[in-house]
Amino acid sequence: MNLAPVRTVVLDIEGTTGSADHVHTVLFPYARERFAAWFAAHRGQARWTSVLDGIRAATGAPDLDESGAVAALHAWTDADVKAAPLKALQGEIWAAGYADGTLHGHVYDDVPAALARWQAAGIGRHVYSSGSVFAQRHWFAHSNHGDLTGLLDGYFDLTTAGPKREPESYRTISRALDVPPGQTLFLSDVRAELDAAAAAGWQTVAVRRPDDPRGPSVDGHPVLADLARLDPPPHPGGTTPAPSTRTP
Ligand SMILES: CSCCC(=O)C(=O)COP(=O)(O)O
Ligand SMILES: [Mg+2]
Repeated sequence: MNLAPVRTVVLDIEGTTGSADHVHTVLFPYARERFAAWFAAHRGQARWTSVLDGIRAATGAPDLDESGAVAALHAWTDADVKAAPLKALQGEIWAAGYADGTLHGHVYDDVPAALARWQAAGIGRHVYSSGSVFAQRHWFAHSNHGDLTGLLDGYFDLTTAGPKREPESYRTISRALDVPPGQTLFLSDVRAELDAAAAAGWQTVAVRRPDDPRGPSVDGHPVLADLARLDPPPHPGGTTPAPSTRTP
């Protein structure tokens, strides 16, 4: 694999750093079962109104009531729609599960060491997922490998960057990081995301885990089965994370 010097790596979560199966069989059902209870518990509060307004805007149904909102959340979950109001509420509900020890974030065994190697080499490490930034932080803070947030410089999601299959989202991240596109390496399991990043001028490596039913090849991108031997050449200028993306 022939990579040009890299200032920062940007990692997808589901299917790349963590198990897609865990997201779909543990996290998604956990939130799905609790949407109705969340609305009941927050009725009359400002957060209830803002969540309902977000769902009304995303569905184009200004008169949607609470039960209609729950139905929309269920439908989005079942179809794996990357809708920002769903992602925000999932993150909030998962946080309670992390806090009481019911949930953890699944991170593949090779990931913590890879992040530590890149950190030691002066390469930045950012996350870009459809999951909310709040959810991403909790995932890494409560991972099966312990709190990994110290290995990460920042996070991007649908609200701060945009949809993951749009080149403009990657341009937005490049501006926020103040890192030239060609000095940024994106890792993902989804070809459409890698294509969008490449269209924005980023370097790309596909990650296809051995248990991935889609198999080990991704047209147009080099592919790895894990991050164990991924050591991009560090750019001599290094990287300084932009303040807005730093882990608090
Ligand atoms: C901790 S974020 C949970 C993952 C998630 O909700 C999701 O939709 C996965 O999106 P990704 O962009 O990481 O594939
Ligand atoms: Mg993914």
